Parts: sequence; C-alpha cells; structure tokens
Amino acid sequence: MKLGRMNHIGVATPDLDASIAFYRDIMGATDITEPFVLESQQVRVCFVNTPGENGTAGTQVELLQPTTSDSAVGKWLEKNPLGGQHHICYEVPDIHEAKAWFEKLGKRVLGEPRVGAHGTLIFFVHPKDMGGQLTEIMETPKEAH
Ligand SMILES: CC[C@H](C(=O)O)C(=O)SCCNC(=O)CCNC(=O)[C@H](O)C(C)(C)COP(=O)(O)OP(=O)(O)OC[C@H]1O[C@@H](n2cnc3c(N)ncnc32)[C@H](O)[C@@H]1OP(=O)(O)O
Ligand SMILES: [Co+2]
Repeated sequence: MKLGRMNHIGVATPDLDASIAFYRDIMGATDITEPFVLESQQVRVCFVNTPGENGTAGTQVELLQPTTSDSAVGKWLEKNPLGGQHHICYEVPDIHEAKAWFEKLGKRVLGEPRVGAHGTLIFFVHPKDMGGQLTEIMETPKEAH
C-alpha cells in the first residue's frame, strides 16, 4: 500500500455551530463549508479548509455533530463530552488494494468500502488495531491524480 496525503482530521463536537464560530473567530479560519447532514453516518458535518503551500489545498478539519446518540460519533461523545479528535483520514491511490493490505495484516476493516463525505470510496480500520487511532482510508479523488 502507498500512503497518500492526510485528507482530514475528523473532530467530533456536541455543537457544530459553536465549533464553526470557534474556528472562524478564535482560529481565524476563512474557508469553512456550509454544514450538511450525512444521514448514512448520522452526522451533521462541515469542513474547515486549511491553506496549503503555494496556494495548494491544505488539509481539512472535518467537524462532526451526531444527529443521534445511537451513532458512532454519538457514542464517542458520551465518553468525550467536550468533543475533540475522533479520527484521521489518509488518501490512498487504490481503495481495494488498501483494504486487502490491512486485512492481510489482520486489522479489522469496518465494513465494505462506501462513498464518504468527499464522494469517493472510504473505509475505516478499527482503532484497537491502529494504536488507538480510528483511521479512515479514502481513495484519492480522481481530479487529484
Ligand atoms: C462525515 C462522514 C465521514 C464519512 O464517513 O465519510 C466520517 O468520517 S463519519 C465518522 C463516523 N463514522 C465512524 O466513525 C465509522 C467507524 N466507526 C465505527 O465503526 C465505530 O465507532 C467503532 C467500531 C470504531 C467503535 O464502535 P463501538 O460500537 O464498538 O463503540 P465502543 O464505544 O464500544 O468502542 C469500542 C472501543 O473502541 C474505542 N473507540 C471508539 N471510537 C473510537 C475512536 N474514534 N477513536 C479511538 N477509540 C475509539 C472505545 O473507546 C472502546 O474502547 P474501550 O477501551 O473498550 O473503551
Ligand atoms: Co472522516
């Protein structure tokens, strides 16, 4: 498997609007997308785009507020009520090769690759097999090739 760029850091929050204000007013973010609900993951989400070098796209903070308590982010917030870093997402050139790689290493891939919030195929690898870090693997968007 070939590791690509870090696409985003998933940050869970109990209050998305307050987190948007935090990144805008405290962190000086100038490029925050409009929130939308991703029913399949039971989250309301938006992206804080950070600048890259020489005008290239930087990485993103993916802000996630659960729409139900009985969801991955909802359960996590019960244990981490202030919110915080929930997962990290890396890009790979080939999602199916990456899935086979992790499975061969005996790591728990959570479900089949599915379309994620960026419109490309993703899967997650269990945090207990990844040094405590819930890890999202995402196929590099085609236009980025
Ligand atoms: C905007 C959408 C975008 C996309 O999908 O495109 C997203 O990024 S959506 C993000 C939300 N979706 C997910 O996180 C899907 C993957 N996550 C899962 O399948 C579950 O959260 C899972 C399997 C990691 C944990 O679920 P479970 O029902 O087993 O919850 P437990 O509380 O029993 O957790 C078991 C064990 O794992 C630890 N844990 C849970 N979440 C995390 C985490 N984010 N980072 C690190 N560790 C985590 C939890 O503390 C438990 O450990 P223990 O020592 O037993 O207390
Ligand atoms: Co994510």
